[in-house]
Amino acid sequence: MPVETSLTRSVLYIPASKERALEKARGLETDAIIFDLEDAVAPDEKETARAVLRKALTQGGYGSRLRIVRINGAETEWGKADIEALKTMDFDAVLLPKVESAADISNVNSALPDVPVWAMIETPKGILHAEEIAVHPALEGFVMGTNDLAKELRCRFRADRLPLIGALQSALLAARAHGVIAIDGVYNAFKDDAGLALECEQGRDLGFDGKTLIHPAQLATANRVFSPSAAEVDLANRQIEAYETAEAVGQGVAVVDGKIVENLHVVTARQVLSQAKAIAEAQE
Ligand SMILES: CC(C)(COP(=O)(O)OP(=O)(O)OC[C@H]1O[C@@H](n2cnc3c(N)ncnc32)[C@H](O)[C@@H]1OP(=O)(O)O)[C@@H](O)C(=O)NCCC(=O)NCCSC(=O)C[C@H](O)C(=O)O
Ligand SMILES: [Mg+2]
Repeated sequence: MPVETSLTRSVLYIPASKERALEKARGLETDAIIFDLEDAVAPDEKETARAVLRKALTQGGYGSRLRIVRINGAETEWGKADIEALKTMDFDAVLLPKVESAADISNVNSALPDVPVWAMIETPKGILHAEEIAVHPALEGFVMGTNDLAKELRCRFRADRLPLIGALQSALLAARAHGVIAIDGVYNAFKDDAGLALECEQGRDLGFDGKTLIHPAQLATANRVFSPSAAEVDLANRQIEAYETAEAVGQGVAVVDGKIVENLHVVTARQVLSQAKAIAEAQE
């Protein structure tokens, strides 16, 4: 489902059972929230978490932040009850864990027909079937589950994420081919700002639209890294101006800072300006 990119630089997980965190999120600078009913909620708390989440969503106060609810998988004892509960809650999208096929999306879509579906891509089959998942008409976003993926691949955690790069790129290819938002996985060491910054930079270099986060202390870094910098905005303006000047005299190519600028670079430059504008408007 091609979408207008709303801001998704920072996507904060909040365990749906934690009332204090749900309250705190109303004042946090996060672009989107994943209200989690899955891994962050203990089995004994699943029912309470649904009730606590319902109360928080009814009270509202989350402003323009995208409200995504992650449910338990259909194969678990909680999946069905989660979907039933969501039928009467106010939120923006449902996030399904461990998606491995388009049929997984169809099942949720038939139960919640008007709700955009997001997919956790976090298993080898999810990666291998990323395109058939991305092409589903109800599918709006991918969230990389790098912890589950590392577990399934039996790979080791490395600062450069070398063992995961192929999988991350496969998912991104599918997302970009079908106009789907793509959000990078979490950085577990939530007190390590320098490590988080490096991983955010890598995610942005790869092409992700933002990063999933587990703690409020991670928000500023993700928002900074996934925003166009002042230098990028300046370059975009100069590229557009140079290209338009060249075009006016019948040239198809301009040169800025010793590098060619063609029509395709202007498309990217306009995207940079449009994201910078959306960020400025969100801060007003
Ligand atoms: C990691 C935590 C357990 C740490 O919690 P805690 O020790 O309570 O942190 P602090 O004392 O530093 O908290 C300070 C204040 O911030 C609030 N807080 C903490 N976390 C959040 C949050 N995520 N959202 C909103 N607010 C939050 C606390 O309430 C404190 O507030 P105050 O009282 O005003 O001082 C904890 O951060 C946490 O539970 N994080 C979320 C963990 C989670 O959601 N995990 C599941 C998602 S990751 C995943 O599943 C990935 C994927 O599937 C994969 O496979 O990779
Ligand atoms: Mg997971």
